[in-house]
Amino acid sequence: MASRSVQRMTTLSEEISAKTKIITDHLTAKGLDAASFDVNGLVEFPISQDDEEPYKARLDLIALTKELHDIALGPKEGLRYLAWDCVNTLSLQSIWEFKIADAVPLDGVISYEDLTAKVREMNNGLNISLLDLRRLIRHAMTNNIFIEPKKGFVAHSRTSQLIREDAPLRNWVGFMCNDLWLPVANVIPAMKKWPASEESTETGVNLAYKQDLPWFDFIQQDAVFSRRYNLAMQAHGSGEGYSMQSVIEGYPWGKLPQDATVVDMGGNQGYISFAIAESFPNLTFIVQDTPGMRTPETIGKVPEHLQSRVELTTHDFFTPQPVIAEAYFFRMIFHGFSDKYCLQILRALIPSLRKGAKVIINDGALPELGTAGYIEEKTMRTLDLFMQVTVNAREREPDDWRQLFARADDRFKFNDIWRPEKSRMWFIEAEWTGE
Ligand SMILES: C[S@@+](CC[C@H](N)C(=O)[O-])C[C@H]1O[C@@H](n2cnc3c(N)ncnc32)[C@H](O)[C@@H]1O
Repeated sequence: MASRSVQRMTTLSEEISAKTKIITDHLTAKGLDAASFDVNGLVEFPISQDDEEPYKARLDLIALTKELHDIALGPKEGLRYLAWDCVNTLSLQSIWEFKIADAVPLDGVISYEDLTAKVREMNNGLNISLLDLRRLIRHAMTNNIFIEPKKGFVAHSRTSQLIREDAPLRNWVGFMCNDLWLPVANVIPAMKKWPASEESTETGVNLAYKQDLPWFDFIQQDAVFSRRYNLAMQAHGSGEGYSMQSVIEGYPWGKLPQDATVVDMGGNQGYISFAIAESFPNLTFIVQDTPGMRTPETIGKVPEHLQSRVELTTHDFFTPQPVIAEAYFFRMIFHGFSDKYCLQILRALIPSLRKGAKVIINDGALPELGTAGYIEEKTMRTLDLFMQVTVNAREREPDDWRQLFARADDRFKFNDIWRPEKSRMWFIEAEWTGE
């Protein structure tokens, strides 16, 4: 009888075959293509979350093929490869930095000689050698970036073409592979220099760039850097799972008391409050943010029919909350701060909290270990580490959220934490039990 490890390989390969069939049957039935690296291929599968079975089959396929791939390598070879994976960033960074995707023609091929000349020209005459360029590109090809259809000639793959065409994704590449490359390498030195720090000025970014500003102040000094960051965030936040709909449908807004006021804290220009207010006409919103967000022009952008129910105001959420309301809403705020500062934010609410008032958080959360699929687990664990790199903040597991409220004040009752269907963002609700 086959051993357990051998049996696992057989099971994986059978499941991979079954999941692939679900996907290909779905695509064939609908006359659709699969994603492909072919230059004319699809950049992503035309399968939405509404196509439940093939959607789930694809997520399973990613996890199963990863497991079988890793088993095929085995722990020893796998560890060796994992440890030198950082050169993936190196070859990708070179493509971004030297604008290599722009230098390769959209159609047809280019010789390494001509490509070297073109890349030099596009980089103010920088003397990049053909050999260096070629080895960087040939390494990138092992990641499906560019192809070499005949020896000595480079052409685009769909992936390299994306770097050329898709501005948010191109900026994502630059931001991750260039701007955060040294900060990542400086996280351990930062942990040694400032042990257990919760300060946003004691990070890998501070060490790498030899400066002592918090992240946002630092990037705002450089218009190019902050534009790249903003575009990169579009590539991240525009994906499935971050929709406005999941904010509206993911929380029982209708169950708040009739005519309740919701304070949207760090609510930016109010666009989330506008959307919730449209769907829940009994609710009133006070959107608080920093004074910099409140130019007369932005205040004027409250749609006329919502002006009686949505007000844009200023308030620093680290200072005592002046507005007594039925609910305080925080979207994408807490994951940007360490516990020390999240506790300050929660405690600053207390002067205005009345019995039954809700604190509603819509934010990232780390799934309980082993409960999420591979992609979600990996994505959230990766995000968690990047929060440390840039601001010494963190993503939180359900128990971390519970403890945060318990530490803030024992009059907070933790109600629930849940991830609405099709959403990457979670809801966390607590209630004030004091008077
Ligand atoms: C990541 S954005 C989230 C915006 C919005 N809640 C959303 O979901 O799109 C963080 C927001 O917090 C605001 N903010 C940062 N520090 C603040 C503070 N001390 N008091 C109030 N708002 C603050 C920022 O201006 C920004 O609008």
